[in-house]
Amino acid sequence: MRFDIVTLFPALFEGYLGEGLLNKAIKNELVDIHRHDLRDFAPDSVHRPVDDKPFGGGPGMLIQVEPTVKCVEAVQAMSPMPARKILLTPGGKRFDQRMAEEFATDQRLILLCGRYEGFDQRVTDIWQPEEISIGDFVLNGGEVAAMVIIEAVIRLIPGVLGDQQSNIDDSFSQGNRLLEFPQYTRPREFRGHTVPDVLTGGDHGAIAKWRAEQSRLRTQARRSDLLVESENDIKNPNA
Ligand SMILES: Nc1c(O)cccc1[N+](=O)[O-]
Repeated sequence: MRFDIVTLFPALFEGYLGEGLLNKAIKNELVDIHRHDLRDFAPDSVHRPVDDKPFGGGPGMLIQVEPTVKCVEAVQAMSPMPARKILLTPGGKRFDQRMAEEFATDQRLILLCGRYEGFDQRVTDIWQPEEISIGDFVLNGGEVAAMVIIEAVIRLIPGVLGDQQSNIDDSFSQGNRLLEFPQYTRPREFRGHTVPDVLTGGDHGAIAKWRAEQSRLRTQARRSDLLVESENDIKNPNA
């Protein structure tokens, strides 16, 4: 799977690309990541500005339409692979595991990261990306959001996770819309806190039952909205 990241700060991805799961996936040629500096498409190649004041006044600066559209069109043309076009923005549709599962079926994602007050509206009018948000909070730009999407998606690519089963058991993973149950490992007792007996009794049926109940209780306490979603999924599996 190919990812093209369009950003004003390509260096922000250095550490992220060089470590852990993503780095292993790149080395195993399961994932191919390309970074593109929006400033390379600035009209003025000396100072390379790509932002300007908003018409009609208002705070901050906007990223201009010309360098942006020229950049994303050039990136798109770098490969014949069909690409899903994504703009990371606080005003976008909320990213979730279902989206991650959908994106993981694509050959290529182009991720356009905003900065300042965002982009000239004509970027979306012309390039027509899907506008995606990772949450209702203010970031300095879309780069962290791009990392979140890349991380959630690459975990779903066959061969990236050593143990695909852990993907299935995770909270929110396909078919599992509930929060994960509490997990324990050695020692059995620490400062008076002991591992629930059911987990060390060897009765797999009882363990599965306990875990399902713990997931339901945890979801009810923290994310009752997911319980509603899960019940709807059961009632309308093809929805
Ligand atoms: N929330 C936010 C932002 O403040 C700036 C760029 C992108 C996002 N987002 O994807 O959620």
